Amino acid sequence: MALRDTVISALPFREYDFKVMVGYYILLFVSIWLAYQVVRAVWNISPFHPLSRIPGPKLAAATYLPEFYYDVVKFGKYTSEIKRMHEIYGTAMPCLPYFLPHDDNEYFTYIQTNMNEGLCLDASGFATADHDLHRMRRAPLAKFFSKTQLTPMEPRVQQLAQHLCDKILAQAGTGKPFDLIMAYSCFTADAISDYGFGESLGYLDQESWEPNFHKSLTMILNTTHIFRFFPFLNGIVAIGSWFPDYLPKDIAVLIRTLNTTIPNLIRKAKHTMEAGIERKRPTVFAEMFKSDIPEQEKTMSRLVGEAAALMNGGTGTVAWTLSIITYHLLTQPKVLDKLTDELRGVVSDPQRLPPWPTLEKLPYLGAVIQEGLRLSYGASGRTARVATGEDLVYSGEWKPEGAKDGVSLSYTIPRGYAVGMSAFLVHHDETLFPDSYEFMPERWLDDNLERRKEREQHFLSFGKGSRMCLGPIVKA
Ligand code: HEM
Repeated sequence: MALRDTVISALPFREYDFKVMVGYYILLFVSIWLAYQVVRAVWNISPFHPLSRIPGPKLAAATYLPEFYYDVVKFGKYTSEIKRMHEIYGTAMPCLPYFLPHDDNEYFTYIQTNMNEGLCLDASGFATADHDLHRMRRAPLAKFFSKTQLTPMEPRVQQLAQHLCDKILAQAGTGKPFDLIMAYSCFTADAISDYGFGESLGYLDQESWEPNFHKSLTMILNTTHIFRFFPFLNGIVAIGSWFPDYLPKDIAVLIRTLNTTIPNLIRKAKHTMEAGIERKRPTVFAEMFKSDIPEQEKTMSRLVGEAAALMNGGTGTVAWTLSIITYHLLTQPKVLDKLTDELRGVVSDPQRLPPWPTLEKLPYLGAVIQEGLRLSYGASGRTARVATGEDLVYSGEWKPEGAKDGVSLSYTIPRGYAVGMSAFLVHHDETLFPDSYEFMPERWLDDNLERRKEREQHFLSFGKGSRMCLGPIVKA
């Protein structure tokens, strides 16, 4: 009480005035903020706005309210709402925070190769917004996703796959149901940690399928809509990482993996490299230490960020795709039989899988994988890119529902405006993928069982351009 009186007596106004002043400043601040939002909203839909020529829903062009409502209140439904709006307004429309071309893939490729906006996971290349820094960070990692680098890893992947199958068969023998995505998550986390650090996390060796990354990743991904609107909450979550014992078990596993297990594996990779010990096959992080990237790019926090991006980006996505494929194969016996027949042509002993160069030549296997990837989307949200150096010209065609002829569209998007597109919207465009919700591997093959290249152009599960996923880039 005494301290409060001392502070108040030191102020140039009395206690009553103090409360009034605080209230006054809060009100003033809120009014200025509201006035600014109103002016901005009016500007966004005024005829002077650079995107005013493009037809679209006015509320979505003026404010973030629809995005907040559909993504935060209705939980991740804005992409579906955008799909509905595209049906009314056409293939392109201004919509805060992005201009959204719907399905013009050529446009997207161009945008992606020239843009410089990233996502989260702080210290990783994946999250690096600056175009040049991203390129510098991507280069040493990209090296590890060539065929030459990946081939020595193949026997280890086969060994882990066999371990996975044995464990699944044993589990099936007990008659107890289990969550398949957990099983796949153990496999992918073990394979990727082995490639990254030369050591598996040992999830497949556990008696059960848990713990693994899946539940904690899902919990974190479920909060992304909220964090986009309230980024300051990130700070509160960071504080939680000091007290993992008081957090839900799955989050605690992830935090311990990021704070303890991964840094220890990276340190070990560094020591092995410094001690001159040569491993049978190169590991990503030992090679990163050896590489000529600047020293500030080799700090522990940077490499932990990169490792987290690799583990998060590589484990959940592959496990999810494998689960989608398994579900469709088990619910469509004809597809499963066709695939089994094709595999029987090259597999004589299921305990000894043929090498990848043999498997990759199987057209139906390839088509099954591609269709599974299409229906698992990769990133189903709206990834944004910004052209900072030049204006962009969008040209497309749109056929309103019920109309006989299409309409040609041509719009200029000034530099600095974000452009977004979603794999979910493109993969469910019925003009590109008829019966788009059906699992039909045949759609990727022509009568000669050759890949239908024109359809592959609209395949977006790995993104496109300079920020596309590193996983599938398997050049020689
Ligand atoms: C089913 C498998 C996978 C899918 C569907 C997938 C999907 C994606 C998508 C959509 C992106 C963002 C692209 C963009 O912003 O345009 C991405 C980025 C990335 N992915 Fe994957 N991914 C998969 C597997 C993997 C694997 C196995 C790894 C590595 C072990 C990996 C490593 C990365 C990295 C490092 C990036 C960031 C690339 C950059 O910003 O330069 N991904 N992935």
